[in-house]
Amino acid sequence: MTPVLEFDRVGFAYERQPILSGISLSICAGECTALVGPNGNGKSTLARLALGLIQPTHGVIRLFGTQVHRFRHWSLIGYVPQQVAVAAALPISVEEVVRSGLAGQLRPLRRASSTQEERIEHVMDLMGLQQLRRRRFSQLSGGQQQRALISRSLVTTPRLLFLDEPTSGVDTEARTALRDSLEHLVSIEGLAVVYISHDPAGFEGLARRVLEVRDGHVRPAPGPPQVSSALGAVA
Ligand SMILES: Nc1ncnc2c1ncn2[C@@H]1O[C@H](COP(=O)(O)OP(=O)(O)OP(=O)(O)O)[C@@H](O)[C@H]1O
Repeated sequence: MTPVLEFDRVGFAYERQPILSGISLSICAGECTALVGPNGNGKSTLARLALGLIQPTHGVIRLFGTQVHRFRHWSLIGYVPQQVAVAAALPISVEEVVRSGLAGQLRPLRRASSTQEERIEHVMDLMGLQQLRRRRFSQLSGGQQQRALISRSLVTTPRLLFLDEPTSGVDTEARTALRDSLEHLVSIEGLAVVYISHDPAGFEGLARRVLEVRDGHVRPAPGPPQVSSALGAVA
């Protein structure tokens, strides 16, 4: 099966500052991979490279077998960055935030299709947002906002989802609920998740692999036994 995402000997530098070098990894459908590592070692950079937001200085990145600079099916990729600027002062409801995930797919003045409406309802059920759908986004707690933003990224039914610190400011109960929802998406819908976090409790039992980004390299994180097949798979 073609990997959802491949890095083949990828290097990256900001200006002349090397950040990543010789990164080879492969991510498949239906698995969650956690990326851990100290601040400033390149975890978010790795995500931005995979999303084509920045270009590698060396190597090749492929999404669904297509080099990232030629890839066009961006609705297959979800991304919830670490800090999301949603105009907090606007009177925008939770439901509107979630629906805005379809913005790239709807033509002007077109309504969502019945399939898209079903997807919106499914995602809001899964993420426990039905009770909150008419609430103003700005009035939600940090954890509730995070669920709305993740839901927004899920309405296009992506096959690969990047989550950057999804549990920052989230309590234990909400973290467990998020993990259960992601578990469903990974095991039932076959979603591939790249989960960037400093909070192992958020991905415990969910991530099949924990990779550490440190000193420009990606290696299996020290700790419990790893399934390390993602690394070097395309080298
Ligand atoms: N736009 C930029 N221009 C120059 N350097 C940058 C830029 N963005 C990030 N960096 C630098 O690249 C390095 C990697 O940053 P990155 O955000 O990928 O780290 P991270 O591992 O995700 O960190 P954290 O755990 O703090 O989120 C850091 O040294 C950072 O200062």
